[in-house]
Amino acid sequence: MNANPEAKQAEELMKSVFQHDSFRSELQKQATETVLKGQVDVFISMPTGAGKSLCYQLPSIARDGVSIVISPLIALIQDQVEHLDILHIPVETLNSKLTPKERQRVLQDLNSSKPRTKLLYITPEQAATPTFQALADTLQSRHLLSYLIVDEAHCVSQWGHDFRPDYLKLGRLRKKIPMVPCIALTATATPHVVDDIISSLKLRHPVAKFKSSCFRPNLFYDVKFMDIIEDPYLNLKEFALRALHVTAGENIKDVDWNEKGCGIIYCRKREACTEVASRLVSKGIPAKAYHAGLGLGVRSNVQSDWMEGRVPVIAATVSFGMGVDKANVRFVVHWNVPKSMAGYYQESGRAGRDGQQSYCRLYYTKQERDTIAFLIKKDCMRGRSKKNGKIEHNKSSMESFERLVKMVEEPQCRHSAIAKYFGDSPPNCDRSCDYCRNPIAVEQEWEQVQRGICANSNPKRHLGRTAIAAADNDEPDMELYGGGKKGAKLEWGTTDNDDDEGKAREREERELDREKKHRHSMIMSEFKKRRGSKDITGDIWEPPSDSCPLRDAASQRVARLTVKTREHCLQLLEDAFKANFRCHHCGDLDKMAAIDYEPRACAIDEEHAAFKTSKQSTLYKAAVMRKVNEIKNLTNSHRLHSALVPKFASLLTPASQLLKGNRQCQDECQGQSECQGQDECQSSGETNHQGENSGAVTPVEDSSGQECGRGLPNMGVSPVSDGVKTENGSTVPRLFYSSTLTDYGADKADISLVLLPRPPAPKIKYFFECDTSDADKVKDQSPGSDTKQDSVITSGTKRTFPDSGDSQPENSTKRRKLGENVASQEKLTTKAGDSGHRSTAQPDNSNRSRVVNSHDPRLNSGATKHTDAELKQAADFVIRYLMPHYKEGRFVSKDLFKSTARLLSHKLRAGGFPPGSLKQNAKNLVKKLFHVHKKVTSETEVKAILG
Ligand SMILES: Nc1ncnc2c1ncn2[C@@H]1O[C@H](COP(=O)(O)OP(=O)(O)OP(=O)(O)O)[C@@H](O)[C@H]1O
Ligand SMILES: [Zn+2]
Repeated sequence: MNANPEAKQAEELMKSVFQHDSFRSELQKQATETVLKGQVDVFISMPTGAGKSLCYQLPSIARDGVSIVISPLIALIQDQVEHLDILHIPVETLNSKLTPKERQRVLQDLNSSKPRTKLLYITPEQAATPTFQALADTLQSRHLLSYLIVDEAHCVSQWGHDFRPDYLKLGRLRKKIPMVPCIALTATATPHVVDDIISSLKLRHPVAKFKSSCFRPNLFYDVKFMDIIEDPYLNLKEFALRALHVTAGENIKDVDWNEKGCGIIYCRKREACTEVASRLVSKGIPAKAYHAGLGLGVRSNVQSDWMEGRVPVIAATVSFGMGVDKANVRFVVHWNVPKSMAGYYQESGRAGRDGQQSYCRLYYTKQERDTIAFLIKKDCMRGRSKKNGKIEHNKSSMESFERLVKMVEEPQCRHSAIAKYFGDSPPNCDRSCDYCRNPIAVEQEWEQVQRGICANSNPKRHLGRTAIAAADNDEPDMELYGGGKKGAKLEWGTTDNDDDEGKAREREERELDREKKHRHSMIMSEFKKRRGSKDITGDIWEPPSDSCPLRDAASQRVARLTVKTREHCLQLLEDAFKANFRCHHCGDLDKMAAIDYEPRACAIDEEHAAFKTSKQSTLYKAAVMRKVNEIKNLTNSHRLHSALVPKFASLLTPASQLLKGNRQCQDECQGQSECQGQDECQSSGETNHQGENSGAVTPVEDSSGQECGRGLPNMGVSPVSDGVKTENGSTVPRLFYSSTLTDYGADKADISLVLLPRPPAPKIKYFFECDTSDADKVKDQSPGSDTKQDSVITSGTKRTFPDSGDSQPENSTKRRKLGENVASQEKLTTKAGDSGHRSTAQPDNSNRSRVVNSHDPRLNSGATKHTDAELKQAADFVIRYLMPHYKEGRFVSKDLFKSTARLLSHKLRAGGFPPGSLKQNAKNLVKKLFHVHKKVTSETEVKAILG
């Protein structure tokens, strides 16, 4: 009666063995039945999560004999084996990770007259071994081979994004067993890839093709431009919460993540994984990093935390996710630009496997685009030197990346762009992407980015698509079969996925280094050619724009040095400072009002210092490069640059607290011969032995409360314990001090002091020094008061400390004296050399003079009172709205920015504004200021506006 026995059998097995109620789609049903019939070779292309595995697993258990399944990664194979084990389906694998005993057991079964094994998973490398070839022969001769199944079949094509040279060898295997039905499966196949699969695997015609549209209507795609987002981490956090349906009223700690779902954030580099995860954690979202550098144990813990819903967000390199079958991934973020459209589709497709609404966001920057373009180009160039190669794979990498770039840079429906890439007709997106939802907004954002690019950068530095095109025209002679994108260096099938990723990453790092060197040598040769009239970029000196952030921007005192070059150098410094800054404070950066401002401010200072002290352009560049390298070295050795230290002064716990909690530290300090300043500082009461450029000079006390002046930085103490208990019971973070002042670069006055992580800090106090009247007001309250707080000011930075326990009046006096000294410097207008105690007088660093005084009377509890909650709140808003203007260079100096922030905040606190929120009033006030002035050049201007 049943016209289609395969259909019946398939349905029964689907229910009884696989425990599904029905086929997921008509396509899945038909494909499964066709495979089950076993009359033709089959090609199946369905999106991730569509249920491709069932199409071959079910027929494999239905037929007598063994099916050989080729899968690219051992990790993937293990997932499948585990899954089938649970379903009690006899499955085995042969790979390099098996013990000889296990291997023997598997082979024994397969060589038996009636093997128990139904599915045998192997890697393509394994398929090429003599052992396997012999096994295939014997199974074939005994008619025990059911199917040859090639999973992730796009790996066979050099047009695929994951080309695997060893997949090509499968053609030979196929030739050996021509009558065994071959099933090829993939989630991502362009028409070109489909052709390659069919021909390389020698599929018999007519091939039965089952290809569903790559359109996933439950995925909402959008693109965000990192450069125009004020706080990308905040943006990420908000996106994640929305995607996970966490409402404002919900306490994140109580959320059941198994119910809400989870998310993946893909990052290109390991550091980014760590940073993203810690940023999210600092914003209250449980997140963990996952990458090859973590070690197997950690990785597997992270993965199971995520899989089991203990941690909803994982920030991972692309090695994560292949074969991870989690249904309720509510979002996938690409924090960095993906390398190909195909990869992007595959990775983002890990969202919403359960068919529920999910979100895919791509954060895009032109800088990342250029880096990826460079890496792809390099891949091509490397292939050039190899013989017998073909260029298709590289062309495909370029094309795939170009298509991705095009999708973003020529705003269009994201789903359509993907569909077009895979040769599908445009789907009915129905507002399932940002473009279809609001095309005007998307176009405007892109225009905004473009304007930014045009205004701020030298087009010559943009490798982007130009770079790709150049490589394309060059037609490099690539070796693909022996060493395509991943094939040459990575032993696929013998390593696990993460190792591959790790190696690939190292290669990328090396490439980036080479890129930098290459750029540098190009710049230098250009410079040589143009010496005389033009600068390194080949441009004639042009006056600075209004928004130029450089100090003395219009000065032409250094011959052949242009504004553009200076801006470029400033950028290099800023990037280096940012990396240094982030390296230590990634967890809590967002809490700092100074987040964006400080690295830039330091960069402006350093650039200007180089400018002022150099007579020639080459010397200037050398000075900048020295500084950049110095900062990078510090970053690499996990130390914070001294220029940034004062920015965190409010976070520093008095050394006394640390010393109390750390005997080792005390001992070393006391026994430290280099602590020459100890006696001197005790008698003079001054701590700033380092001079103006010393960066932070923290008053250091030994256990008896005596100041040790510069002693601590010289203590030679390396990382001390991971947290020291303070008197109030809280844990003070780890502290690093550089052993000598000179151990990390040319600037002898640097002191590196790093604190990780930080105790909660009042963020806005950086910008507040009390004016004299305030100081007077509080003076009466502070000295001798039995307050449990010491306050420290650091050149415009005020902070409160737990009591150091110092009760010696002599020391208090000394410190007060120092406080007066500080007070005179607090104006921040002091010129280098003004202060007698400065040992060096390098120009123009006066505003970075860092003097820390724990007993400045102005800074005691009264002062703290002065910076009351209301003022702090006002200041928070002021800084928020002022910061973008500062970043655009609309203040002539950092000091003016600070004083403006202070004035505005006091004004706000004083009230007298039309009804409205504090936030709105702050916004209006800032607006008003810049409505009148394009650039703020003096405090008087600000006061005039404030009335
Ligand atoms: N008919 C079905 N009904 C319910 N669930 C199904 C059905 N078919 C497959 N699934 C489930 O869907 C999930 C995805 O299936 P599968 O792993 O086969 O997808 P895939 O297409 O191979 O994805 P990928 O390309 O990521 O490997 C699995 O958890 C599987 O158990
Ligand atoms: Zn759309």
